[in-house]
Amino acid sequence: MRIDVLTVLPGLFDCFLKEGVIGKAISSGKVEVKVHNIRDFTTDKHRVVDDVPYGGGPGMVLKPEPIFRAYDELTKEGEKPYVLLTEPWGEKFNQEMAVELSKKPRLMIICGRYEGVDERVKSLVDREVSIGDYVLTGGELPAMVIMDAVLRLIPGVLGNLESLRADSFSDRGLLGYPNYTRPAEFRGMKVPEVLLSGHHKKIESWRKEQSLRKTLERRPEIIENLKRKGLLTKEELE
Ligand SMILES: N#Cc1c(-c2ccc3ccn(Cc4ccccn4)c3c2)n[nH]c1N
Repeated sequence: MRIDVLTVLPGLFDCFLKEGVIGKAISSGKVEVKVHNIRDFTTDKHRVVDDVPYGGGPGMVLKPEPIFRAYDELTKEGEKPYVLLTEPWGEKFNQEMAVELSKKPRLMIICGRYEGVDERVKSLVDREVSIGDYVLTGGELPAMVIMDAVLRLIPGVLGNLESLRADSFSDRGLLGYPNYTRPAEFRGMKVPEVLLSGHHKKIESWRKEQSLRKTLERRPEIIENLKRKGLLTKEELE
């Protein structure tokens, strides 16, 4: 997969693209992520990317020209990207969308700043996406959240064991099971016996029960949604 990111703050992505699972996936060539400074696609000597809003009002708006120039330049060759625009009021990002996006060969993520992008930029966009009902200062952190959730699903990025675990739980949006590690007792708090038993079938069923129970308690709508889609097995429904 290739992802092109358009932003006026490219430096925000430096650590994200160098460290951890995402950094390894990029350095090993499993995925390609290129961050482009929208300012590099301006033509004036002051490299202006924003302007005051028509009709008045607070703040500035990202101009359309530099973003269109970047899009035209970056799509001259190769497969056309599926274009995302991060927006406070976009479609809510979730695991289902992450799975869908992970199957695209190429993505482009346009990150707004200030009061957002000129409305005409949306003629380039396939999906306006929000990571939650709160307002951030720009679209870069949402872009990193989306990339993290999508790239971890690319085969080979997490390694087999992890991707197997992911398929059975988080890809259906179920909450995770409790994790423990040594010591077996810490300040009077013991690790559940089943996890020390070495009985893999019992451990797996305990973990599935914990995940379903936690999801039912905290996010009952996820269970209802899975029931409606027929994505819960008979045993899971019991
Ligand atoms: N995704 C997502 C987002 C954003 C987001 C995304 C892009 C931009 C571009 C500018 N701003 C600041 C802004 C916009 C509008 C009014 C005031 N302030 C953004 C915020 N906030 N919260 C989310 N879940």
